[in-house]
Amino acid sequence: MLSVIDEVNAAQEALRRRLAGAISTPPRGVSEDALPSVPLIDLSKSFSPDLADRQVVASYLRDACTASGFFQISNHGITASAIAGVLGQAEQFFKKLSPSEKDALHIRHNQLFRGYEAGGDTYVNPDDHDGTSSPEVETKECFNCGYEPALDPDSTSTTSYVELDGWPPSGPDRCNVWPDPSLLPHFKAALAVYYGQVLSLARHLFRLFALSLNLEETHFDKLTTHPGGIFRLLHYPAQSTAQLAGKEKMLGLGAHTDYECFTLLLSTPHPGLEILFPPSPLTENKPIWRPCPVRPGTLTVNVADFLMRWTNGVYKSTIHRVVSRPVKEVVGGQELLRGSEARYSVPFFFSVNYDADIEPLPEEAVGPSKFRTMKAGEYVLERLKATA
Ligand SMILES: O=C(O)CCC(=O)C(=O)O
Ligand SMILES: [Fe+2]
Repeated sequence: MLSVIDEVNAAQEALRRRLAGAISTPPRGVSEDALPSVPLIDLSKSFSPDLADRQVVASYLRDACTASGFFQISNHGITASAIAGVLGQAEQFFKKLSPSEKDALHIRHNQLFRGYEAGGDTYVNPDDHDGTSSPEVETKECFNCGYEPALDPDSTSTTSYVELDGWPPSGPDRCNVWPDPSLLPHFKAALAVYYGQVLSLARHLFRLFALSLNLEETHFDKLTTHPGGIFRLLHYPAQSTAQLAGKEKMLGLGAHTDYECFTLLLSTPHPGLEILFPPSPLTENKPIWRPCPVRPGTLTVNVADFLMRWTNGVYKSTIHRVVSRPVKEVVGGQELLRGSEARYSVPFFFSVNYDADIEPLPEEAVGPSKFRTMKAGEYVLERLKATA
């Protein structure tokens, strides 16, 4: 039986194996359109009172999850004002706070990775910082917060939530931290509005996941009463052509898979996210990096490692990264290279209750399962520790 630490090492080994030989441009003669991409799923009918309608949407979700595990959703119910609010406050946070104001919120003051991280403080792919060579620093800076019952509009209990390590959130170094309201008076309220909406959407999606696995629609409900929900604001600063020159990887955020059940990602309409599609004859049997489409108004959803393990590998947790590339511009018939623009994104990493013993899914859903009963919190905590 693998321990959680063994699982973490195995995940890193799998990442290396899956990245080996990856290409970033299609082989000569292969058109971009022939390559796989990220499907768009209209969620409207998933809110229908008619089960047959909801099952149709669940079948699209199953197709996407058994392929790359990435899809985008429209008509998801998150309001335009919640989206504008959180993206606006993200920009304010990174632009307005001074380095010392950010540092006062640094994650080193917190046991559970809550607060601010500058580029280079953590490496999402530990191999990007193996200590042997001077690493290319991840340019991202971020602000992390986590679930708290006060952020959950559907919370039924204020006492049952426990943290990644199985203990209740008590003490300032185990709770969310917030910037001084005199600096950013609307920050916490804007995050709370978006958090509440994205949490409801995640629970709704979990019901579709259940249907898509031929389980009772409510199968996961009891496991998401006080769920893990880590929420990040990310800023990838604009990079000039001079800053990008000579960098091989142009790392915004290194190649990685997410750890929890699934991620709901909101971002500004700036490119940067790339997805590693598996090898195929079209790509000469090499994995290939493809840009995630920019579809304003949509959210991007991806299956993460815990759900992949739980579904016995039927649903795929796919490697992705963020790169800042120079932008090509044609001026007067001449191709010029400009630097990249700033990108802001807001991933929400959704998990089942961290304290629940998660048992294998029924064989009818995922076949004879290799999954061993474990707590999601233990698994995610070890994965996070490996990045610091
Ligand atoms: O910023 C993005 O677009 C992706 C972020 C991401 O993959 C992550 O935080 O895990
Ligand atoms: Fe990610």
